[in-house]
Amino acid sequence: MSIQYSVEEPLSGSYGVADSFPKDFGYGADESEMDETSTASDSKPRILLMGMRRSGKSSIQKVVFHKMSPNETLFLESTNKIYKDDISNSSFVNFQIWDFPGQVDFFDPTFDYEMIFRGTGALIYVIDAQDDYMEALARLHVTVTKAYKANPDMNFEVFIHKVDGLSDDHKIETQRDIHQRANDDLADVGLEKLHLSFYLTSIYDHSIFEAFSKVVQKLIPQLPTLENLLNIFISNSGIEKAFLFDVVSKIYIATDSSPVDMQSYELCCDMIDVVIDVSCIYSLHAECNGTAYDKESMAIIKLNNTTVLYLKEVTKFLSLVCILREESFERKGLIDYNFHCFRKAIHEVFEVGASTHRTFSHQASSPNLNAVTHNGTPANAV
Ligand SMILES: Nc1nc2c(ncn2[C@@H]2O[C@H](COP(=O)(O)OP(=O)(O)OP(=O)(O)O)[C@@H](O)[C@H]2O)c(=O)[nH]1
Repeated sequence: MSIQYSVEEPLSGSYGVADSFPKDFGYGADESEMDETSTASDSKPRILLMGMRRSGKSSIQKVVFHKMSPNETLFLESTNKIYKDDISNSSFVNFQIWDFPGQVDFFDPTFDYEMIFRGTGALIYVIDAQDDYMEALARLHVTVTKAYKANPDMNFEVFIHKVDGLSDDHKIETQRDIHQRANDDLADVGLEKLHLSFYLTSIYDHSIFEAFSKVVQKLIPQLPTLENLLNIFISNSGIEKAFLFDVVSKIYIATDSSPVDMQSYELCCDMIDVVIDVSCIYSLHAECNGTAYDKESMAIIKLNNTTVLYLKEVTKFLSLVCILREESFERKGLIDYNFHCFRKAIHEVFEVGASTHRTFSHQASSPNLNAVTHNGTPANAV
């Protein structure tokens, strides 16, 4: 089968990751602005998915952004030209995801890789951990060295994928081996500065969502501000952990600074699924297109181990999911008041972002978060 490297639409301009925050963080009024011309959508920063044939690139994209069930990916056809997926109309993640067909031939004259790499925020290289990965490593080396020359600012992410088939020991050993070989190859050509990040991933569990979350977080200029706001919110509300989720993809775009444990993340992901599914079933609209999540979306789930999960809408695409103890939930009024301040602050963050994004300003904004502390006194925030 022939591989075609030309993309369907013309590309223009050069880009910075500051473009990555969403223009539309609210409802209604900005709706029309979102449907920009295709040229404008091309100017969105890109995340590239590259790797050998059958390594799992299309499956990752379909599972994370299109809610395909992992088993259905068994029937995916091989990609034979670059597939550009603009997910920004349904998601906070205002990027284009480009899925490449198998390994890229850098000598193909129809493939203008320099131009493609120049507008890229992150390159994800997928390695099939269940297969012999020597050739994949050689291709990884060629790909990242070419990409680094064209755009040294991009992030290089390596997904050691399909690890569901490996034992825990084997996973660690594979990661160590791939890490060592890839970095040795770079050191041999004097590219020690090129930093590769490694993730163990599988579409059969939440690891792929976690890894994608980290990739996306690195591209959000407002991340430190969001983390700061979350820290203030949870410490003043008696909450143990809070995630700011992109609802459609279940990527968390920020969390407070306490360590993330996989189980908590999975619980919160499951909660989003439950909320969307139940909303779809009981939605007043016949079709559930985009109506399952709105300003009214809110859910409380009490687990039988005195833990409470609390979900609330923040923006059109984002929701806050908190984990807290039942005792803390008794002060729901306080939590709700603090949430109100938090939500307002988040809107301010993105309003500032939207008004400055043309100037590529990376400075974190300082919104007011007049949260109330646990005992009811106002806390000076940020
Ligand atoms: N066990 C396992 N299989 C996976 C995983 N991800 C993808 N696969 C399988 O890998 C096969 C290839 O997946 P694709 O997504 O088509 O691979 P691709 O890299 O897009 O392939 P090309 O389009 O040919 O470049 C499919 O049968 C998937 O079901 C995973 O995490 N674990």
